[in-house]
Parts: sequence; C-alpha cells; structure tokens
Amino acid sequence: MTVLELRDVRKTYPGVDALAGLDVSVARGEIVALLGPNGAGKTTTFELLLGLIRPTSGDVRVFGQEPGGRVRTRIGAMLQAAGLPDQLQVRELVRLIGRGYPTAVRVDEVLARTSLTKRATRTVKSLSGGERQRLLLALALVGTPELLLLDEPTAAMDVASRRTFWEQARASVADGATILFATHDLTEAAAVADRVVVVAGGRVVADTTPDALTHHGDDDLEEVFLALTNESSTAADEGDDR
Ligand SMILES: Nc1ncnc2c1ncn2[C@@H]1O[C@H](COP(=O)(O)OP(=O)(O)OP(=O)(O)O)[C@@H](O)[C@H]1O
Repeated sequence: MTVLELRDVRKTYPGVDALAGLDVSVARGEIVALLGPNGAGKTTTFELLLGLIRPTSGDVRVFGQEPGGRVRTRIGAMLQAAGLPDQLQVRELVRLIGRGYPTAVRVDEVLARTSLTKRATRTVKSLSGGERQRLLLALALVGTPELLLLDEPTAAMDVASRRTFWEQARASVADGATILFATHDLTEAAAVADRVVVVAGGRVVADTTPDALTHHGDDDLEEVFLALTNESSTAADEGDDR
C-alpha cells in the first residue's frame, strides 16, 4: 500500500524553484531517508505532505488523500522550525497535543519512551537542545501516527539519544508505521533506512537502497553523494543567475 506519493511536483517561490518536478513514493512499513544538500527541497517536501503549503503544480497524496484536514491526524511530524510554547511543562504540552488525536498514547508512556520522565515537570524553555528534540519526538509519537515525517530529527542529539531515538522509531514501524526522514548524516541514513532518496535542485537524482548506492560498499558514500548532487546544484545555481 502506498502511504505517500508526490508526482511531478513543482513548488515555485519568486526567483526560486524549491521543487522542480519531484517524484517520490513511499510504501507502508518503509523507512526512507531523504538526502540532499542545503536548499535541495527537503523541508518543502515535508511542508507539502503536511498540507502547510500547496504545490504550484503536480500531485501530492497522503493515504490517497489531499494533505491537510483529517489525514493530518494520521501523521506525526518533527519539523526543523517547530516553535514550542516555552512556558508550558513538558507533560502539559504532550497531553495537550495528544488531545488533538483520536487515538493518543498515554502521556507517561510517551515520556518514558522518549526518556523524558525525569523532565516531565520542567518547562519547555529549560530543556537542552537534545532534550527539546526528544520532546519533539514525544509530540510526534503521542497520536499513534501511521506516518512519521521527520526533518533532521537527530540533529543536536548525543550518541545515546540517537540510539534510543531510532529504537523508538523502529518500534513504531514494527507497529505498522512508515517513516520518511531527512538527514545530512549519510552514515545514519545508510544504517537506518531501507531506501534513500537523494534530492538536488528540487528533483530526485537517486532512489535506491543504501547498499546499491555504494555498489555494495565498494564506493565511499560521501563521494557518491557529492557526485550525485554536485551536477544538479551547479545547474540550479546557473539557473539562478539568469
Ligand atoms: N517560503 C519560502 N520563500 C522563498 N523561498 C523559499 C521558501 N521556502 C523555501 N524556499 C527556498 O526553496 C529552496 C528549498 O528549500 P528547503 O527548505 O526545502 O531546502 P532543504 O533541502 O530543506 O534545505 P536544508 O538542508 O538547508 O534544510 C531553497 O532555495 C529555499 O531558499
């Protein structure tokens, strides 16, 4: 079953083609990494899937429906620029967000799963960068999501937190969820994802397994990534100058 699909999607801002004909499809139970240099269009893709913005042209479907509206309650999301109410306590915020979903997990369970039990009565403002990321994961998980959209979810996390993070994310997949995540950490992508989609200049330049991308480990992942994305970023930069 296809969980999400973008077909020939363009998103144009004045002077910028954020997406220039993007084709991505993710099936149920997959963990897919979205890789790409700064400005490649990763965050724009998440915003479209959440219905926060609309495509200039092309088709975006989530669970076969237009993004936004009721389908939003089937998605848990971690976005880079997520603003949080700083004065609320961690537990209060998780409870509040859980109320917006038809099938919320118990607050204490979510806090335990994200190692935030000891921070439950702290204000959001007082959290460290990594703790804040864990809180964002707790908010993404509280609605028992069928789809997790995670934009650079482990940025700012230490090694132990990253490990716990992916254990929790995988547990959600074992329960039937699907994950699309963006990262700049190629090693993490290769270790975690079933499939990597490399985006550059608003288009997909590779869509394959981590193993196939490196020809079964024969090639250096970083070199492959740079070779794939350099050509397209150069083309996009030239386009900007016209
Ligand atoms: N609201 C906006 N107005 C104008 N340009 C935008 C807007 N949002 C995104 N862009 C532009 O669209 C392009 C794609 O941006 P996007 O944030 O999707 O990239 P990204 O792959 O997430 O990058 P990063 O790795 O830096 O987070 C960039 O050139 C960006 O400047």
